[in-house]
Amino acid sequence: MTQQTQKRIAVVSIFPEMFSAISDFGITGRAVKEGRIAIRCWNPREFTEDRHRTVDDRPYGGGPGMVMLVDPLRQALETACEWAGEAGGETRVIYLSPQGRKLEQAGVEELAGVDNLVLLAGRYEGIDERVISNWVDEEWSIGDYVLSGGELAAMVLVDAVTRLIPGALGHAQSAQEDSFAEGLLDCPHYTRPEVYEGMRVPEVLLSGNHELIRRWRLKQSLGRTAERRPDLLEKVELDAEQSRLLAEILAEKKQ
Ligand SMILES: c1cc(-c2cnc[nH]2)ccn1
Repeated sequence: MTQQTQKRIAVVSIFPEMFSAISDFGITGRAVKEGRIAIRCWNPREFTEDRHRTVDDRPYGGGPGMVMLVDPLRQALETACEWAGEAGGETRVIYLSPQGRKLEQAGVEELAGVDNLVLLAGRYEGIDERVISNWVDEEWSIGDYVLSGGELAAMVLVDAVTRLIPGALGHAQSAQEDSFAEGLLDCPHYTRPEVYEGMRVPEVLLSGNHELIRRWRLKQSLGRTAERRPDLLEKVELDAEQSRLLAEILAEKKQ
């Protein structure tokens, strides 16, 4: 495989073992194996000097929970940046937090264009603000809910970005076909058997007529998006065919 450049993804987390979920399985696991991405973790505990390997402490001003200490995080980030930057190109340090910019497909495309990423996953109540103001470039959120840490959010980001790397999806499917790439929800999918407890697969999908199938799938995506996520539809500029198909399916749903 000719490889333009390998995207280096460094992770800073006190639970590095979690990241085997993306490095050892699926599309991301294959991308690692094929050398399209490299994932390497640094644990802030490795940068502590006390015998308890302390990475957190009580918050100034009082309040519940603990806050992650600045120095172990700073050292881990600097080491991670050094590795990530060895490959050359731009390296961007990202902190995953509910206070970040909402990650949507457009943002995934932006991050896919960055040569190397350093992902900081916090735990506890959060991290000392001085880490963010001095060593973080961007904060990103995967949604408006509080997780137990940034690790799962970091893995979501890596998965979505990796799918956009040329060749990562293999021959099966191009990212372009992903309905979200067109700003629409996905169409229904079926596989064997043709009939299951009396429930039939839509005839068009058995017709072998690829143009009819393409049109049916687009119509279904448009209808679903209108029904379930009208907010998405407002962001999409429909072409003549899409507008016609949407009108058709909305009329059919009214019958
Ligand atoms: C990114 C990170 C988080 C999060 C990190 N730590 C607690 N929640 C939530 C949503 N998106």
